[in-house]
Amino acid sequence: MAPKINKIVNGPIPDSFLADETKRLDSLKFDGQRLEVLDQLLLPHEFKYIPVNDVSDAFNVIKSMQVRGAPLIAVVGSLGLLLEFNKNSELNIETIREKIEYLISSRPTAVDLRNSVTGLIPILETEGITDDEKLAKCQEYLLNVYTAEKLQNRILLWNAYQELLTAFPGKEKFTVMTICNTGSLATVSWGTALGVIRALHSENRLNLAYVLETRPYNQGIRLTATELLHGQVPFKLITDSMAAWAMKNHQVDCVLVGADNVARNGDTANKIGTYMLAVLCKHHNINFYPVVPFTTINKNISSGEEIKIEERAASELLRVNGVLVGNSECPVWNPAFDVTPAHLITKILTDFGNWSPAALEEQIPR
Ligand SMILES: CSC[C@@H](O)[C@@H](O)C(=O)COP(=O)(O)O
Repeated sequence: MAPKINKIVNGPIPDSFLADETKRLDSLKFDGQRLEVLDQLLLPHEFKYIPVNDVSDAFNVIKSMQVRGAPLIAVVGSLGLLLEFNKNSELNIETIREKIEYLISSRPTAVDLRNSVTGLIPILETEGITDDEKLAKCQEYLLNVYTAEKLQNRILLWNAYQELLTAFPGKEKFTVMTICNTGSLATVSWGTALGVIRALHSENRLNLAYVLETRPYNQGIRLTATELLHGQVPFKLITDSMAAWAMKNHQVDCVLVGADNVARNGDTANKIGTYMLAVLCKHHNINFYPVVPFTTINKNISSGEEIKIEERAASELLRVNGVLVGNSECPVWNPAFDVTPAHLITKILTDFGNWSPAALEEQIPR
């Protein structure tokens, strides 16, 4: 992946913007030597951090969805690989390549992990330096995946916030809708779409957020609601099937969503149900914004047709918190993501500016 291209809209960002981090839940703890991640499968009933010591642990917590959310998956995968350097004396150029492929196979749709760990390949292929020098550069790179995420996130949220102020001149307070969890539990910072909602709230510009429960994995009710309660942000939880009715009966100004994979033409994969929201926005004339860090852009694909959609186990749909709610014999289709076509998107809000899908492509380095 080419280097990041920051573009700060209406900068500089004031120090006061999202300065108070006390009301944020931490998705992980990392002191440079030890990594612990919050087991999100236990939320909201139990807050338990579990250790991740190497690539195998990172793969397992990602695959099982103990950690999830595209940017967080990328950081945990990268730090898992970084920690492998401390304990695995067999690590060499070839085994690193294998571990990259292994990590990528943990969840196929979210591209952040692929973008992050494949950034090691140009280092591994650098000519004129020793293998030891390559390994040292790899470690530096992997640590930077973690530190860069925090910095980029602040720019992303500022840009998105500025776009809302511009798109709705004179509006004092916003009513918004969101799906899945795109907050601090999906990143190592404030989040993407939910981060914007946090920014609106901290600037005293949020009226209310409608939060979709997000079946079948319930990231809305389990994670987003937990984050918003913790941060004392005004919201109402609704089932996914209430979205159209909420749009019709309440003044929803815009829908803010995250993304797991954005093609060059702006087609955007995100949690299943996102496409439905975009179609509903079109019908109700509501602005629809994916909030997208540079790490979620897939420069290698020209349209959403090329995005592989993860299909998950039938049991995730048939069971709620382990309890069987349907007949276990039910035939099930359980795609975890869908793709919103670019023409339904008002603008894609990024840490390199805010772009109509048509304008996005020119901004993405080849
Ligand atoms: C900042 S998170 C963006 C996306 O990763 C998020 O919207 C999402 O779809 C998460 O899905 P999940 O299956 O919980 O990993």
